[in-house]
Amino acid sequence: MEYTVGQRWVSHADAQLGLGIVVDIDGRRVTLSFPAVDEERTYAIDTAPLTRLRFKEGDHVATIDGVELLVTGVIEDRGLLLYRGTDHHDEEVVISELELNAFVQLTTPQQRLLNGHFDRNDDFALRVATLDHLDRLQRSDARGLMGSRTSLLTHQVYIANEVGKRHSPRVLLADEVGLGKTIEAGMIIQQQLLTGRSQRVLVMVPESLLHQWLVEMLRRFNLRFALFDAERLAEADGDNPFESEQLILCASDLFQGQDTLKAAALAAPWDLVVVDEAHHLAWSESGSGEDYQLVETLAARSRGLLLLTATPEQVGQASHFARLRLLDPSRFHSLEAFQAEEQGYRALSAQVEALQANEIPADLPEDVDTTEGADDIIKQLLDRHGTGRVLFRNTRAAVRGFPERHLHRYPLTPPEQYTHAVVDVDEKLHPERPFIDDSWLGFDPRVNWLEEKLKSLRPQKVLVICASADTAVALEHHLQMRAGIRSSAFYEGLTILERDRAAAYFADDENGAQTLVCSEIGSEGRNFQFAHHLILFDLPLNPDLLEQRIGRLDRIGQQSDVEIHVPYLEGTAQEVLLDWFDKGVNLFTDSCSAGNMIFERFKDRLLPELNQRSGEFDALIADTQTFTASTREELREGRDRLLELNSCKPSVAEPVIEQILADEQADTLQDYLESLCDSFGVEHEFHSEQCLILRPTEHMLTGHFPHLGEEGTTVTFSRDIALAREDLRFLTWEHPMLVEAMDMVHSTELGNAAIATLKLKGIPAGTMLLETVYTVNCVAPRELQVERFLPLSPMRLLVDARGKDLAELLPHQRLNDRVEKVKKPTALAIIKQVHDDVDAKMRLASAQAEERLAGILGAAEATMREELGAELARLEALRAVNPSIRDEELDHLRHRIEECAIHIQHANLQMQALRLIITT
Ligand SMILES: Nc1ncnc2c1ncn2[C@@H]1O[C@H](COP(=O)(O)OP(=O)(O)OP(=O)(O)O)[C@@H](O)[C@H]1O
Repeated sequence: MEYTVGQRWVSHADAQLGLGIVVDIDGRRVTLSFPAVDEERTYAIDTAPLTRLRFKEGDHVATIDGVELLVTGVIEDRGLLLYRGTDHHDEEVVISELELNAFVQLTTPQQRLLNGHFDRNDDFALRVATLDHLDRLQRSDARGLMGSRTSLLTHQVYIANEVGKRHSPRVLLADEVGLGKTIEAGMIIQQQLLTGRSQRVLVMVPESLLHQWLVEMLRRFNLRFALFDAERLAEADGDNPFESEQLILCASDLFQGQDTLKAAALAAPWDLVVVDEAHHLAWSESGSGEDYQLVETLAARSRGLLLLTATPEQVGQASHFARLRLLDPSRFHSLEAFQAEEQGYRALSAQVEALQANEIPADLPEDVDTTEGADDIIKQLLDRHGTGRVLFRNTRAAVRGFPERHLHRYPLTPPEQYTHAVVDVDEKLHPERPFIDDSWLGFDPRVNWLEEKLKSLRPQKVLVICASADTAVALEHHLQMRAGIRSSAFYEGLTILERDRAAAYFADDENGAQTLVCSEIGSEGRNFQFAHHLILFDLPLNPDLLEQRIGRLDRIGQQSDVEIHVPYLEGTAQEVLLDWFDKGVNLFTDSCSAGNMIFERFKDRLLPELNQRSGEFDALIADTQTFTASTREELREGRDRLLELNSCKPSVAEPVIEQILADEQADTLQDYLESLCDSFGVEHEFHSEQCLILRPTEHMLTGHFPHLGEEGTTVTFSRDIALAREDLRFLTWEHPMLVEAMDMVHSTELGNAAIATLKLKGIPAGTMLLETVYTVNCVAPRELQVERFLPLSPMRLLVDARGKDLAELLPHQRLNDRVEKVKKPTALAIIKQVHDDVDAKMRLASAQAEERLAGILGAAEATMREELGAELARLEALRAVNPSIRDEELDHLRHRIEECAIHIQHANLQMQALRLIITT
């Protein structure tokens, strides 16, 4: 080709130079200036590694003055090109190639192929594989659920799958103590982040759980939360600190009395707000707590809200209702109506049972559409008249497989010193409290008993819980100093760091403490299931608190039966309360979600007994037993059964689990990772079955590979190995290493242009085949989540000389195995020859792909209308029974449907990869 001064060429040897301009031609040499890097280079004309840059109709180009042009025509004038096109005001402009911006990036496959920027065939194959995997993952039912380092438990997977998929995940996670609510929340957060539904998450937890949350999120979900405490906030430089990070974890107490801080948290946008131990959010008709008010305002501004509590009614039923209202104000609009509805749960449960047996009960509520199938009718019933879509509660009984709990009672003789001092109930239950010094340690028989018990249980770990920090500190001090028992204390006076050290010392198997003495803050949320002996040095009045205490040990991961030891002073309030919990409510061996309600019912009879046991006590125990039995029965037949139906559907969760396991068991991920490593210059070495060692090398393509440490990283593809070996990375399709590496392939040009030769029987040598891969490109705001309905949908075509598509005859894999690479000079020579032919074939391929696109878009729109339409129908139906649903809510959803439809209709094709194949 002839060179003319002013022409634009690119170096196919060094794409970083940008777009060059011919500035001089001198005999057999040509000189180009490369303004982007401010360099001039001179080449021998015969061997110059240069390709003429020639844009075509439909290309987008930019000038040095920043004008963006859509090319509509190209005119050649004395060796120079003039581009005609329209700018962003839709005005027609003509520019000379001299005006082109030198910072051109030749990234489209055609531009790169025709300008001689070829990739290796392996990179081409990697690109195609990446697109296929991305598309498969977008379509997968297990999307967002594959990456957690957890056992796949049915009830958790069900909840995460059900909630994580929602556009507005607003739920109360209220599984019984220790069934994995934190894990469920982590799974939901992870799914929301991975699918792009959420980006900014605020988690608020009691201070004593900060570190545990931080560690669980990182080690189980690869989620790196920023911990906001007073120290971190002090470093803020004037800007809103809550806008400086995407994932923030803080203590709920942080906001106590801090109006400026609250304003800052409220000013930041959140997609998802999570509140752990949410029973602390107190509300009553006469007023609500400061923390409730803060969460109420956050809840109104955030699309998603997760509230976690094992004991939703711990501070009363009104507060429980008030929290449900934060989640779904349209469904929970009146406390009275809610209470009335609860009375009807048993009848509702009977209707559900009939429906499950394929009968249609005669007395179904009027708003239920009986033309639907039984499953749908049940869903409508649960949603509109049952516990709603917002409440999830799994029970030990339903989850199964939990060890038993055994109570051991130790009567002790009350000392003289305690018999006079007692005035109120609190003091009767905790008689050591009035002693300002530690003298009570000397005569309280529980202390000596504790010492002996711990010695007899040695070396087994024992968790000791008492109500107050003072008691915990005194006891621990005594055990450590006087009794020589390795112990540690856990109470509110310690800093977060000290508390975590204490807990870690207790957890340490080899050189750790035998016992941890906790004040009440240790009875919530913490994981101590490595121990199976619990000593309750005293008892709380609130049954839910007792359940929380036992739950420290009786939780997922507990391998042995839980032994609960309770020392008590005979003939005192302690014995009365112990009897009532043990014989009346049977709380020690059987958890009960109605504990608080039962307490409220008998409080007026129980409290006087605590003061002075009377002849009525036996009757109280008998009445409590009868009431507890009937309440348990009522719940089992009514609310709990409805909740069970809502909270875990094995028929939904099990296929998802199977899907995840099948993906893990196949070698596909390992094979794909190895080809990624080969393309990016990362070394991989066999470590052991299902484990690889990855190491960076000096020849890395990008100088960096995501989540690969400088020293290398050992990874495993096996969930079982990952659960047993904390030191190995658990690689799944959703691990950030894979997600980011796949994104690197997808969003760059790697592998998008290649050239190869192929021996093919029956086809004359020199025939050209063009292998093209298109994906569907839909530009839409992320919050619309259009990719749910319209995934990448890669389309592969293999166009022969006559424009026929041979893709099915010659699948990609088969072709890959047989193509041979072409040396660069030969490749450049081929490109020069077939330049125009490639253009023509590409037009043919594009036309065929366009035809398929229409079908894909039509199907996507139909699915979207069906899914979102069902959501709209639910809201419309709810409004029929609940006038507080606002028109705006319905309008918003209708608007979303139409917005999605518009974006789907405007989706276009994007050519992702192009390979020129010449038969030999
Ligand atoms: N799927 C799982 N795989 C492995 N470990 C799990 C799984 N689910 C829960 N666990 C472990 O079980 C324990 C209890 O889980 P978690 O803390 O999430 O329960 P919780 O319901 O939030 O408890 P609480 O009611 O006490 O707040 C934790 O140690 C957690 O790591």
